[in-house]
Amino acid sequence: MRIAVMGAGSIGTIVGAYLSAHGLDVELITRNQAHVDALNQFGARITGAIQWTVPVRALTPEHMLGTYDLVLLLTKQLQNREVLTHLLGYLGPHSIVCSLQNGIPEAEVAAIVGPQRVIGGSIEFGATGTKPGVSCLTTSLEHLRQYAFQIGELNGQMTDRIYVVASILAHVGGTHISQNLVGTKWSKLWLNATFGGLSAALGATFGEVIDDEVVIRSAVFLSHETLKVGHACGVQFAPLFGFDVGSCEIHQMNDVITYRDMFRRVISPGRAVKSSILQDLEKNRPTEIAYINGVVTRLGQEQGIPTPFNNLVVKLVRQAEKTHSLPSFDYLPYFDDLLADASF
Ligand SMILES: NC(=O)C1=CN([C@@H]2O[C@H](COP(=O)(O)OP(=O)(O)OC[C@H]3O[C@@H](n4cnc5c(N)ncnc54)[C@H](OP(=O)(O)O)[C@@H]3O)[C@@H](O)[C@H]2O)C=CC1
Ligand SMILES: CC(C)(CO)C(=O)C(=O)O
Repeated sequence: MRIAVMGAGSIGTIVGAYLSAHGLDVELITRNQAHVDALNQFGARITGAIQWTVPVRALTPEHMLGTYDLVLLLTKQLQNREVLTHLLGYLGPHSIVCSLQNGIPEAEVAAIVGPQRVIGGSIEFGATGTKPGVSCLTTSLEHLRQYAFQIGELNGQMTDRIYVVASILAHVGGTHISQNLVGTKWSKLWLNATFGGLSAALGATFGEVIDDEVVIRSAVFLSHETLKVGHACGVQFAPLFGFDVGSCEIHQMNDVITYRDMFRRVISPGRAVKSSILQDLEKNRPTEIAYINGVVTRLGQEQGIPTPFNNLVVKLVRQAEKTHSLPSFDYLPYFDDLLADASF
């Protein structure tokens, strides 16, 4: 089976390294020439939770040839139209495109490459590209082994191909098949909007987010808003890391303390994680904020559900994008002000 890791950046470098190390026929594709050169010359180097260098085959999109049986889509959603249109020339009738991006891109991916080719999934570990050829695994190895991916068919069926793709991704880490892909993608959206959003809006690691009392309480409200909007849209949130995300709506003030303590426990294996939105701000690039907290604010508006914490995250990240500045804990008072008036 010919496999393409389309978008070999922070996550794709690690995925490509594991698949290459297991002898699979895999190509790591990125437009980033310096990264391609370093990967081919020195191998894919993983740092952080594991120190490992693996010989890989890397190329830029212009050098793609033939058809791929499986494409792991790991570019950012911002580039989907361009990337998927290019990809069309390298897909056969039975090629599978597995969209592993954050947010809920599957409808757009299916519209371009054809719904019959698409399966979806979520990534449940973190990575930070540090320099060409190198990616830091920011989640513990133990977590990766247990919870790396959830994947599923758009219609939830247990097909032969979903087992095949799951067995391939299992070379990277724990891979679970979901029969509720919408719920799986929304549970990941919950993680991104809550902890990824705060990491981006305050320039912080997940460890810094859970350690601060104002920030962790803000996380409980961000979580509440995302769940309320999701539930109003008919979403049944799937378990994430074996944790029942969907039950964390706030119903009484005591719940804030209960969920604060619960979130600290659930998030602690990812203390070193820096959200991919923050990584893009640090690289002075546009972020996926519109596809993450932006989804919650947009659908919240449609459903008549106020989302002040998500609105603030979007505003701070947008401001950082526009002014080419990096957010910091200096923005904490904005969250403190919201907490003073927070309702549920
Ligand atoms: N990083 C993380 O911890 C996590 C990320 N995710 C999700 O996974 C996906 C990938 O994220 P991440 O690895 O952080 O992203 P990166 O930006 O690190 O990697 C994307 C790669 O795709 C390349 N690329 C961009 N445009 C094109 C193009 N047109 N053709 C070919 N290659 C292209 C980029 O090159 P260049 O460097 O030039 O931009 C880069 O090498 C995102 O949807 C993200 O939300 C999910 C879980 C965790
Ligand atoms: C690291 C993680 C898992 C959570 O925010 C992520 O998905 C991201 O930052 O893109």
